[in-house]
Amino acid sequence: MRPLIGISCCVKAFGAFNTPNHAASDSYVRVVLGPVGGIPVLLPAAGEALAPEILPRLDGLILTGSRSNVWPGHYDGPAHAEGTPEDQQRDSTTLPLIRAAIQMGVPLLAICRGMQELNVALGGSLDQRIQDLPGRMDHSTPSDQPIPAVRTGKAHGIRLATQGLLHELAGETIVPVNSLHNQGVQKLAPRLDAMGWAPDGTVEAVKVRDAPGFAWGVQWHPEYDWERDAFSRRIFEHFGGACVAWSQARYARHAAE
Ligand SMILES: N[C@@H](CCC(=O)NCCCC(=O)O)C(=O)O
Repeated sequence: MRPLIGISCCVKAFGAFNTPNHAASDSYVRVVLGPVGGIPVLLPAAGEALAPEILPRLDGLILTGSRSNVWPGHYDGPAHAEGTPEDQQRDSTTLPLIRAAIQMGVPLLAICRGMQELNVALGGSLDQRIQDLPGRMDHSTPSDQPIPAVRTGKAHGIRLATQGLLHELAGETIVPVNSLHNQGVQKLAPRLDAMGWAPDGTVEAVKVRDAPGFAWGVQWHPEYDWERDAFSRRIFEHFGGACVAWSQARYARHAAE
């Protein structure tokens, strides 16, 4: 049986009546069916009650990217600039979900907004517009390039910590990645260790120190180019292996009951 992989949804208004929907990009469904080797399960932004009910039935969790941003009230940050997209229904679902998954040991891969949620859920904070900070790069989606090219293109290199599995998966210390974000880690949560940095010092990869299971976050989007990029594919394959191991242990626990 393939492992069941929860995929976080955003709340977005669209359709004939422009009413709220719970949605996730097809990129996450495809990567779970592909190199992760699992069965995707879309998780609605149903609030904190979701975690205790769904996590015992999942073998892994992907926190997805999104144009929306974590509400600053969750990290005592300043209010967003007018017009900055937020999704508080998603925040109220993912932040407790992340904490519960880490406590249980459910494998977790947090991507872009998901990595920002991981940092906030564990007590960190965010810079809201990195490009406005002195000495920092513009990590956001270039407006003069077609989105597909931005998603599958490489925007900058990141330097990986030479000790650790992410460096092993990359096979080198500097790897090129795409970049589609305005926000980033300001204060790293106490339980997170940085595993990779952009040239301007922006944290690009983290892991949860002493987590019982796989618990990584990446600021870039490996789900867009895993079919071309071996490093991206290996991240998902490794995450999938952790989910298979969790699934086998979960079934063994049920069998022993
Ligand atoms: N909104 C946050 C997180 C950025 C993010 O997840 N980007 C993915 C956008 C989806 C896409 O266009 O592919 C930030 O701006 O930092």
